[in-house]
Amino acid sequence: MDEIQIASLLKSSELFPIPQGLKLSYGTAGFRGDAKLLESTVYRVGILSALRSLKLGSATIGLMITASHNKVSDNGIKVSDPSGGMLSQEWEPFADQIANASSPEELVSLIREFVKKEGITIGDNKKGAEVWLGRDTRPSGESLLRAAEIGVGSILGSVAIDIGILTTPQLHWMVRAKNKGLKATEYDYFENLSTSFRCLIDLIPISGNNKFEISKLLVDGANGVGGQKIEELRGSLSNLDLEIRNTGRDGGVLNEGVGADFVQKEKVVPLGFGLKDVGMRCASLDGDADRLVYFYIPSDSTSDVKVELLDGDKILSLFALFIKEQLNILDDDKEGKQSRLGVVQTAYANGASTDYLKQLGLDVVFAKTGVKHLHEKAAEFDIGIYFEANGHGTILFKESFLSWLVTKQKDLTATGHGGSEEHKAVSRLVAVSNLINQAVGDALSGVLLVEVILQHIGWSIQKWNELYKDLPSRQIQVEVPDRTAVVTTSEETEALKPLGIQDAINSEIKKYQRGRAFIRPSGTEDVVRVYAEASTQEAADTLAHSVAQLVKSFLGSI
Ligand SMILES: CC(=O)N[C@H]1[C@@H](OP(=O)(O)O)O[C@H](CO)[C@@H](O)[C@@H]1O
Ligand SMILES: [Mg+2]
Repeated sequence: MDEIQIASLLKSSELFPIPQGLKLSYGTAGFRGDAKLLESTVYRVGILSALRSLKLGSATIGLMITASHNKVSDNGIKVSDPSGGMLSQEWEPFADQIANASSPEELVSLIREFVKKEGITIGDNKKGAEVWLGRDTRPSGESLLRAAEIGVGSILGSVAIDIGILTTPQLHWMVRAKNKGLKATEYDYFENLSTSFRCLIDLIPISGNNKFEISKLLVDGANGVGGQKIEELRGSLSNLDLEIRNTGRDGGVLNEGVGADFVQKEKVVPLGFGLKDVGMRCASLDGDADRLVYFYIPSDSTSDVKVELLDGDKILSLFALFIKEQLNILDDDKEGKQSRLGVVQTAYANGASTDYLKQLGLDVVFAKTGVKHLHEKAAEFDIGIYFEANGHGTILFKESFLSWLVTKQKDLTATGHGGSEEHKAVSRLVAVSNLINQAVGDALSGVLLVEVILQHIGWSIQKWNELYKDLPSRQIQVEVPDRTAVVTTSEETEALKPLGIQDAINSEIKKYQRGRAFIRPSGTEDVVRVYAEASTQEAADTLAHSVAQLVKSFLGSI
């Protein structure tokens, strides 16, 4: 790093002093916190992203300013790698270090050291770094975006491009497309969704299920960016009747009593929904539209709040069923290739969903909480489907498998088998790979895939819900003085520390039929999370509370 570069960093970092006492960690999904405290963090992540771009031959990097399902006064920042996936975990320690550097001098010295270690060259007249910046609808987004721009700009020769208000998955999709040399505007994103959706609709079998009447889908937009974007998309879709509520334009507050996180955790209807909607198919997005859950109000409902929830596990099961059906058609072809379909869940997956998926004959593997972990494991399969119970997930197609599908599709057409069942199955799989976001979980593409599959098999939401019955579960969180005192095994199902707590948890679990419980420190909030499952709701609740009690007695409570 030369003198001019150092001077540039020192000068810009003086604009963003770090708030006293601020201690941040990149965590499960980037930095998050009170928006008022985040300018220095976002500025520094701007620097990191420019360096990341340089390290990868000036590939485009994405920065998303969002705090997802958290309250509107919070904000956060996450980095998209050129593949559209999350920032490589190898760079997370550097992100932590620079976010917490206490002075401009310390910051510059950390950067110097890192640039040297990584062999990054700055400003040698070749193409500089390129960073695309997106943000959600939070009012703090605009000033944080400026901080990011200054951060990027302080690495000589770098450009930051503001691509506007977007959902998180849109940004990841656009970054991926850009680096693959494909058309990468927001318009292209919408066009891609509507074309592949249309293609899947056209491939719905004519006989049998075509009596299916398209019923209206009610969408809860969490008063955020997702509601607005799905409104934009609606115009280009046929065969879908959408009513969008909580778009944020009618005075509602982002994520307050609305959105996928609220509905999934509380199992109650979001604001704007009620008894008038009994039996209707409803979907809820989160604040940055990377999560999706479905729900309906049961017809025998006596209260106007309780919902039947169809969470990420149930969406995963529906997707798995559909994909498997298409693969079975191909596998009937003796020359067909034996494809590897796998599903990835976390410890939060409902036990009944895991039983169901295994009984379908699927390879079920477990990953740590956080989509970066699930994504990695799903990428090992020809087709890997991953979902967190909270509704974040997608379907990944291995490049080599996709090329095999595309070649097969062409061969079948060329040999006069264009109208065969096999050709249709291959075409459906190719269309799914285009529809469903290959970069990250995406509520918009998820809604479209759920809707077309339901039309394809002629199912109502109630019928879909009957795939299996969720075991009653309860999730709670405990505030403790130091959540890092909890250390778990790699699958997060057992606590290694504090010593003795796991034995105590095990003896609680033993008291319940189908009991299962675990604790882990949250990677996004200052809490320890408790999850419990058992054969009745009352039992799941009691188990969760007694485990929470153990957490308090081992760690102390606030
Ligand atoms: C139990 C739960 O839902 N945890 C969420 C939550 O992580 P925690 O590390 O549990 O705070 O936020 C993550 C980012 O959105 C998401 O990936 C994850 O699933
Ligand atoms: Mg989100």
